[in-house]
Amino acid sequence: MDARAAARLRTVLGHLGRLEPRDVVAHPTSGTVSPTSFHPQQFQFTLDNSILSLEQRQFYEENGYLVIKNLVSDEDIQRFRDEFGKICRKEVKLDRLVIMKDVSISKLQLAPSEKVVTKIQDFQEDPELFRYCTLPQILKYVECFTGPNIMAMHTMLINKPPDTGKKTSRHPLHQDLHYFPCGPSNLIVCAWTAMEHIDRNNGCLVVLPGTHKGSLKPHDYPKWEGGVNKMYHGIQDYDENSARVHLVMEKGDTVFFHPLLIHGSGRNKTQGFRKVGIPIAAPIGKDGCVSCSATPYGYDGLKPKNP
Ligand SMILES: CCCCCCCCCCCCCC(=O)SCCNC(=O)CCNC(=O)[C@H](O)C(C)(C)COP(=O)(O)OP(=O)(O)OC[C@H]1O[C@@H](n2cnc3c(N)ncnc32)[C@H](O)[C@@H]1OP(=O)(O)O
Ligand SMILES: Nc1ncnc2c1ncn2[C@@H]1O[C@H](COP(=O)(O)OP(=O)(O)OP(=O)(O)O)[C@@H](O)[C@H]1O
Ligand SMILES: O=C(O)CCC(=O)C(=O)O
Ligand SMILES: [Fe+2]
Ligand SMILES: [Mg+2]
Repeated sequence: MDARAAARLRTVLGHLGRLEPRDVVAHPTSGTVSPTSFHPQQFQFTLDNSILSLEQRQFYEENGYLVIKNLVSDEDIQRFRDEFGKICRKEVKLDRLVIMKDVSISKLQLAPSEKVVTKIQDFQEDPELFRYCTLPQILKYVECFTGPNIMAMHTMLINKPPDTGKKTSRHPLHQDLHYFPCGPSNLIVCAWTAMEHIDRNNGCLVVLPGTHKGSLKPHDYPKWEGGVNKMYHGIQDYDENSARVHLVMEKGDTVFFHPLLIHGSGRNKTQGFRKVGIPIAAPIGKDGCVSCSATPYGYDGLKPKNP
């Protein structure tokens, strides 16, 4: 990311009800210990503050993810659904939004509706959807990983369609860091909020616990017969025997996970469109994401809402 983009990004969350830095201290590797929560262990993947319990911190350190129940209200989720519907029907148009279709559904040439949009990306210019990235209860947890100067590096709303039989609704196992060569990786976190009940039937998030402690693996398109969606790369040398955990979540539950955690999602075997909202967050400033000089598909950051 160039200096101009970084400067623009810096302004963004300054306007957006950023959390008070009172409980947050320096990155734990600096050796600083928070007066509010002294834990004798050396933590590598979480920062010292009083938000996470010791048990929650230990869980994230060990597994690379943490589910927080009931974090986003039904009312907010309904508003995001309504706005998503308007975007799909082209009642709302955004210049920089990326609209993605499922490769097997795109061939059907259907009229614009929620049935043809698998995912939108880069919704930061839509004030209604961007509200999601600014919800205080989301930022509160994000801050446990990024520290107080938070930026949204990427935003998505996924509308996983019913599988057409070709298994193209799957998302291969991957690491998000493959898509953004930024760092330090331990200060980046992805938030994934279930916008309805999600389990293995409609293709829940699948994680390989503990893999955040490993390195970035080579990714490529999986050799799947029914087709693979553009940019849906997967890890090639994946060990089929490693334990997969299927995260069953209720509407409003949010899982926070590390960008090296290996994850994906299975087929949607229901007739519903499984919806989740995702921002990927990172810190800004000299300790943050400044190593990234180029991004994989031309993403150059958020625009300040109140310049
Ligand atoms: C600081 C860092 C920031 C960055 C952070 C990043 C974090 C990332 C985190 C993790 C990220 C996770 C990983 C990620 O998610 S990465 C995903 C990134 N997303 C993209 O790259 C989406 C870009 N989208 C597009 O390019 C278009 O929407 C495409 C080209 C896909 C469709 O174009 P359009 O809308 O105009 O469609 P059309 O109906 O006119 O069809 C045109 C042709 O395209 C075929 N087609 C249609 N759909 C697909 C498909 N899905 N897969 C393959 N092909 C497809 C279609 O059959 C037809 O082919 P043909 O019949 O002519 O042969
Ligand atoms: N043996 C495997 N090798 C490579 N990738 C796998 C393997 N098993 C699962 N995956 C990946 O993990 C994702 C989730 O797997 P999961 O088994 O939950 O989904 P599914 O096979 O579509 O559904 P189900 O097993 O519930 O019928 C899949 O979409 C696929 O990308
Ligand atoms: O919700 C899903 O299917 C997983 C999406 C995902 O991991 C991603 O887009 O990077
Ligand atoms: Fe991902
Ligand atoms: Mg399976």
